[in-house]
Amino acid sequence: MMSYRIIDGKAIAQQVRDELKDEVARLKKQGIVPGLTVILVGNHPASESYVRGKMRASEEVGIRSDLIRMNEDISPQELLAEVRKLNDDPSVHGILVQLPLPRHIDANQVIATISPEKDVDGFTPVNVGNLVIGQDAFYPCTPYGIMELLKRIGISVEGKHAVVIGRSNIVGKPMSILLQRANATVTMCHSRTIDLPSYTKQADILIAAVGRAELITSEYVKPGAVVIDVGINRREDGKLVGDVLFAEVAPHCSAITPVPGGVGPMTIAMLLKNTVKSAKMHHRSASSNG
Ligand SMILES: Nc1nc2c(c(=O)[nH]1)N[C@@H](CN(C=O)c1ccc(C(=O)N[C@@H](CCC(=O)O)C(=O)O)cc1)CN2
Repeated sequence: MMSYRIIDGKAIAQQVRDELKDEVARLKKQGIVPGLTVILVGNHPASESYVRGKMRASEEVGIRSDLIRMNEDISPQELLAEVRKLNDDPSVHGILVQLPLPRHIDANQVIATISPEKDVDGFTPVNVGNLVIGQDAFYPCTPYGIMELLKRIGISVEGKHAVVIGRSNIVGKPMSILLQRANATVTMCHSRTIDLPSYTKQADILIAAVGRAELITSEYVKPGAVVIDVGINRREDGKLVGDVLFAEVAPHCSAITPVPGGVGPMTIAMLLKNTVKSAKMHHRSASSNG
């Protein structure tokens, strides 16, 4: 049994939002009002709740936010037309299409249609490419939030062995690149990895983005590791849990994120940070063009 730190993502996200609130107030004095537009297709309850969180947080920091709701059976062409319209609207600095989309819509095509300069989710091929080659980019909000959490509690990843479980475009892949850019040695594991614990037990920093409730038990964790739980799973008894069996794993760690209240709130805080960054970039390029 070690003494461990529970990483309070809720409190750190609040710090980030407080800083952004001050920054937005300064921008407004210069006549810049950051604007975010969220497109929600259908009415999936979890997506509804995440989008509500995004709108509420935007309002709190002073970002103008608009929600465009579309029916579940909308055609891909109608959705693409809406995205193009927002690309051309100078009052919109951030465009976000809430995922997942209904199966008849090709999410990659929709994402690729978002202007990279307004892609505050960091999902477009241009932003992903810039992330990989080490250029400035909008970073995907969940991995960006994890890097910010680690930084703000003083955990350096440099030289450490980070193991990422999960290879999604939203979390696993960009996470591995951000860690590598911060000089960690990174191992990526996924659903086809044979003998997962043999890898995870080597991790100084373990990022669990598997999507399976409480899969990660103490057998997967090296004593003293930092464990970041990205999972959000609803158990049969209705309880919200992560990918990590918290009560068992926590005493083996030096630090661990809880679910809820760990990574999730940071995802939304970093979306706001990206939106403010975009507003500043648009203002700068508008000023230099005339
Ligand atoms: N366009 C996008 N779609 C999706 C993203 C994304 O970054 N961009 N990520 C996820 C969902 N997501 C944001 O959209 C998200 C998930 C969870 C949370 C959060 O704050 N979770 C809370 C618990 C919430 C609950 O009670 O259900 C927590 O962990 O404390 C925020 C955002 C998929 N889609």
